[in-house]
Amino acid sequence: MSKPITFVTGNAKKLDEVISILGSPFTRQIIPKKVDLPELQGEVDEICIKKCEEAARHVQGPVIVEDTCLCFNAMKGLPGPYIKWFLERLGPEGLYTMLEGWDDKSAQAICTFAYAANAHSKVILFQGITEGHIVYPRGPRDFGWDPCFQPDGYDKTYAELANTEKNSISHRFKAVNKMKDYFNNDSLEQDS
Ligand SMILES: O=P(O)(O)OP(=O)(O)OP(=O)(O)OC[C@H]1O[C@@H](n2cnc3c(O)ncnc32)[C@H](O)[C@@H]1O
Ligand SMILES: [Mg+2]
Repeated sequence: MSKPITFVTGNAKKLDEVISILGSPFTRQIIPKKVDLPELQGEVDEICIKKCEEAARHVQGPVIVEDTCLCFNAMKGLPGPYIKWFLERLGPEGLYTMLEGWDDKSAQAICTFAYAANAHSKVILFQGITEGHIVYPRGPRDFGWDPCFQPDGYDKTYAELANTEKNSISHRFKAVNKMKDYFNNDSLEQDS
């Protein structure tokens, strides 16, 4: 029987979505652990790898972490991994206002999971991207920048979509599915 995997995150909404996207059956038991890990600056992959290494040191066993970016194409990918701080200071309205000077309102929501079997093993990444546009905020305010992100092909923001609908097209859904495939197919000879 494989060891359970600890999902280290300080964000309860992320955890809810991951649990509902994973559904059952999943080959590994997931144990949530609430730690707000320090996040180094850098490119997305690098941030995730460091965050995962830090989590693995904390937990001393198999861990996953996740990092979410919101990248404005007009700004060549910024705020990207720094979206949390922009959102905290400016709110969803402020994110919309940031793009006032640009015609291009397109954006990418990027979710990257990082998995390490233990503190010494190589970190493996799983990434999902959903394309969309930054719009004036609409819908409930319960999760981050959801009110100002409208996925392409929809006339609703993430916040206006039913949870099940967001979870069937989101950046997180795509990344979780890649991770699921890995654990279902490729990880047989991994940590057990
Ligand atoms: O402990 P961790 O897992 O790092 O949780 P966090 O809240 O710090 O999350 P991030 O570092 O990944 O920062 C991403 C920011 O984007 C927000 N966010 C993440 N996923 C989102 C989603 O699907 N929809 C809207 N906002 C989201 C989140 O609340 C943060 O403000
Ligand atoms: Mg964080």
